[in-house]
Amino acid sequence: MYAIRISGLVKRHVIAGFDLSVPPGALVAVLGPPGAGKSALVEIVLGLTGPDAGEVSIHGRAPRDAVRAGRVGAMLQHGTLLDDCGVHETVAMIAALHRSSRPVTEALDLAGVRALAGRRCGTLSPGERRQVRYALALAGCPDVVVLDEPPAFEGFHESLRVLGRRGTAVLVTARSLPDAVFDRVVALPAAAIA
Ligand SMILES: Nc1ncnc2c1ncn2[C@@H]1O[C@H](COP(=O)(O)OP(=O)(O)OP(=O)(O)O)[C@@H](O)[C@H]1O
Repeated sequence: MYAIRISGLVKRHVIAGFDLSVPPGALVAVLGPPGAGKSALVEIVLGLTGPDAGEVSIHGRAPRDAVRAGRVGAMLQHGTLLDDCGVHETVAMIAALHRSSRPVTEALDLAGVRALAGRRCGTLSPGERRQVRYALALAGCPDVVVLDEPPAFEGFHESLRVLGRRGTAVLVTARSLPDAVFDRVVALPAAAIA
């Protein structure tokens, strides 16, 4: 069974028909220019909005059900952290909301923020905040990870390889990316009228 399966996806004025099957453990990048619908695609994959046509499933389930079951970790393009919370505390808090979770230190290591564990989120740079949000996406030990615009840090590709080796499927959207780490790189064409 595919980790993520998208077939005949249409979002009017944004996505004019898109198919993608991501097996467990696969690392897949979806690239497209600004406005191509990458964030719209991510929102549909996460069940935050519905498509106008087509189907999306995560391990055979409706996206919303898979998300509710804690099987999906996501980093949206925009997100916020509680400025007064510490980094470790923030990741621990999110991990505690999941039925099964990854050790906090492992999530911090994968996201390259172990050294920031004792800092208050309010003191972090924008790039560091993105890395902490990446740690939050991994905190629940999901078997599908969706990243809308990945964080930029040295260990990012290695963290993807670790996830892939453990059977986690990763879908990353971006305007451009070095493709060496990905099993597949797929283009999302500039927005077409659907
Ligand atoms: N709330 C909204 N109302 C109307 N149109 C919207 C809304 N949100 C997004 N759009 C439009 O949908 C299209 C796709 O937007 P989306 O944010 O998915 O693109 P993107 O590929 O993620 O772009 P970027 O690389 O700039 O983040 C764009 O034409 C955008 O203007």
